[in-house]
Amino acid sequence: MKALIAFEDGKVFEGKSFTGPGEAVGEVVFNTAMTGYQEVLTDPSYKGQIVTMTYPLIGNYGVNSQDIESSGIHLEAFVMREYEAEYSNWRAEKSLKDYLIENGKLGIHQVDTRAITRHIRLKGAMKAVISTEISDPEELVRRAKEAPGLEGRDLVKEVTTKNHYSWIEDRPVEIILPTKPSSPNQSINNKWRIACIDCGLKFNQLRLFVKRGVEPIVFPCTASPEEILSISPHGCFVSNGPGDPAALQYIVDTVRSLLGKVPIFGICLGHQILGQALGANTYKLKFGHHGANQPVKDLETGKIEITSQNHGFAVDERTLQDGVKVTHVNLNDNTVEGIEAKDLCAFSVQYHPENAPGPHDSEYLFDRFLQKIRTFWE
Ligand SMILES: NC(=O)CC[C@H](N)C(=O)O
Repeated sequence: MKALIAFEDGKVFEGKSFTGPGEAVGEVVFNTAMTGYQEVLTDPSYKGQIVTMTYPLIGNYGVNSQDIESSGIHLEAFVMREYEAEYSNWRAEKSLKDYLIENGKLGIHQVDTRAITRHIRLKGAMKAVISTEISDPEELVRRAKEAPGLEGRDLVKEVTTKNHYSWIEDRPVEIILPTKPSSPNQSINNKWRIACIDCGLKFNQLRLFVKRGVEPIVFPCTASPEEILSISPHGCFVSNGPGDPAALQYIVDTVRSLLGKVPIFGICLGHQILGQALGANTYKLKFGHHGANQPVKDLETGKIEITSQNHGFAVDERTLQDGVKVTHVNLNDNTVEGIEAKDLCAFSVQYHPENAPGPHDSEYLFDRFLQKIRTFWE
């Protein structure tokens, strides 16, 4: 079934839908990861975005239930050069096509993804409309122009959890918060408790906390500082998430009022929120970083990590206040990849140390967080 991909600047690409008829609207980004399409699909940070994979063949290992990073697919449509219907993997339970259809998402292939990637690299990330229904390119371009962009949009409220939950036996389990605050020194079940502000978190973040013997307790993004402190957390984690970080003043205020009271660790959107809580601004990158092969330098150790990334905004280094230091930089474009406010025991990275998908080089940051918690409460 023929599909048109019309960009707001007038450029139109053609492809075929392998998931039946449909329409999608979003900002188009390209992802350079060679594997991990299932984790990309279920990363809530992709809400509002159409993702084009630069790797030319997608679908050949199917879909399984262990590699899901959230409750379902969040991106708006999935675009690729070639969809492989014949899948083969010992863990595969179904095809990518069936998974997309179940989640009501469009899968488009037979697309010149190299041309789309080049277009975005030259002109920047842009809004587009994909349709199998409307064949008039001008009508689609007009609709792409009118579509809402990411700037100024709070998409976090659409993906955050409604209930509190923990991660037990490799799945989310709803919990009731303890009514009587306990002291951080008497941890429940002798475990450290980490309050996780869910802006669109990925399950592997919780898995990596549990792997280290920590009890994560997940809060909706609207949780107040009092509610978070009511569990006497040993640390607070602020997750990744979709949309414009500058549209989330209420989470910035929450994090600001937790500063100094509890160690804080932020990932991606969580990093941009911490940056703002520490007085910095964020801005939109030309086409962002989306992939599993971004080189980052840890300025403390001098080591280079190959990292997993998915962001379109960044913290503006020029607006960092005294007491806040850049800890990591991106070696492709020198943008800020990590910050730390040592005196407040708060740090964050723009990339994804939970590595789902992606290399495991940065997992040490979870250990670094626990080390900081230990020192803080000693
Ligand atoms: N993965 C993320 O947390 C993305 C953060 C933010 N939405 C951005 O695009 O920059």
